[in-house]
Amino acid sequence: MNNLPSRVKIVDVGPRDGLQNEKQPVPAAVKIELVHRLQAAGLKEIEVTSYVSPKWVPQMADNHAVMQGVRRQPGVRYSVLTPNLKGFEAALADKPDEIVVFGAASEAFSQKNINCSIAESIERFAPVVQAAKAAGIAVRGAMSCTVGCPYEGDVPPSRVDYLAGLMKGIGVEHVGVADTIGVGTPKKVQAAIEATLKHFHIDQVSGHFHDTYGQAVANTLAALEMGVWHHDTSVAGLGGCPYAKGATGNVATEDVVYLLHGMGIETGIDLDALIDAGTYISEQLGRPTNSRVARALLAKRQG
Ligand SMILES: CC(C)(COP(=O)([O-])OP(=O)([O-])OC[C@H]1O[C@@H](n2cnc3c(N)ncnc32)[C@H](O)[C@@H]1OP(=O)([O-])[O-])[C@@H](O)C(=O)NCCC(=O)NCCSC(=O)C[C@@](C)(O)CC(=O)[O-]
Repeated sequence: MNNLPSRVKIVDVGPRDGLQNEKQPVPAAVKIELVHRLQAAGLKEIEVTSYVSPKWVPQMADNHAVMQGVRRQPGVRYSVLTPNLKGFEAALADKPDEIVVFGAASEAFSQKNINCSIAESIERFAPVVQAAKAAGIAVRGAMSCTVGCPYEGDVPPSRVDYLAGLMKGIGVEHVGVADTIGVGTPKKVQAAIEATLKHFHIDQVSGHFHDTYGQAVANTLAALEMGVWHHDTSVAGLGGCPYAKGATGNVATEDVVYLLHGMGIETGIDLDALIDAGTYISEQLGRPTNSRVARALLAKRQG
């Protein structure tokens, strides 16, 4: 484990990735409170919402209310998803610190998720990236289905190489390697990261692992071993993508923080406060947390 980083930056994607697929409406006030609790727990990067079609993803239709309602803390970066210029222009009014364009390594997922081919998606993202840079807003690219696709099955690293190259070509500054449906295992995830590293420096790459097959903590460790020190995680393990049926949430932030602190790696996050944030949103959704660490530590608290 020679390459293990000494600190890790976590982006909690719970308010966006975590809640986008909830069938029951989650009030904007609850999303705002979740963001407040995450920042109080020490999260310095929070993915708040997305500016996508409300017909496609109704749960994110309150993007403006949520962004306007957040009491911003200095030193915290608030990011939002923008698939096209229309989304970017709407987001601009709410002053995000970072925008995320999101493509896929599989053609079928690109079509289902954003209604266009990979090549067309890059054409749509290019002016968004340019406009964001002109406005002084950071740009991240999310790469879905880098190991497996719900429609095409296994996705080879060559597809990741192709997408990462396209992202780099339009000026994306940082990319997330996403296992959207949580089928990856450490070697496959490492191969996807390896393909990404042909185009991006290790400091510009994040891991984004869903936990459908219970592999997400192992995959996080596999990425850490390669030196990846940015990780997207979701409080209480919330989440799932509307266009990836059956896929469960991201790896729980609590589980990754426990892993990291246990290995002496700094995160700046207070695990107890984070567990309280996870308990809050789980209670609001009326179901138990998906975080194994939160469940264990809550049971311990209750004696
Ligand atoms: C991308 C589009 C908009 C293309 O959708 P489209 O239908 O191809 O777009 P269009 O340009 O033809 O417009 C159709 C309608 O959508 C409207 N529209 C067009 N753009 C916007 C916008 N930005 N915001 C609001 N409205 C918009 C537009 O105004 C029009 O409205 P109408 O005239 O019918 O009333 C659509 O496919 C969409 O919204 N998809 C949702 C994608 C999504 O949010 N997926 C989940 C997030 S990705 C994810 O979770 C994966 C990730 C990132 O976490 C990593 C991982 O784990 O893999």
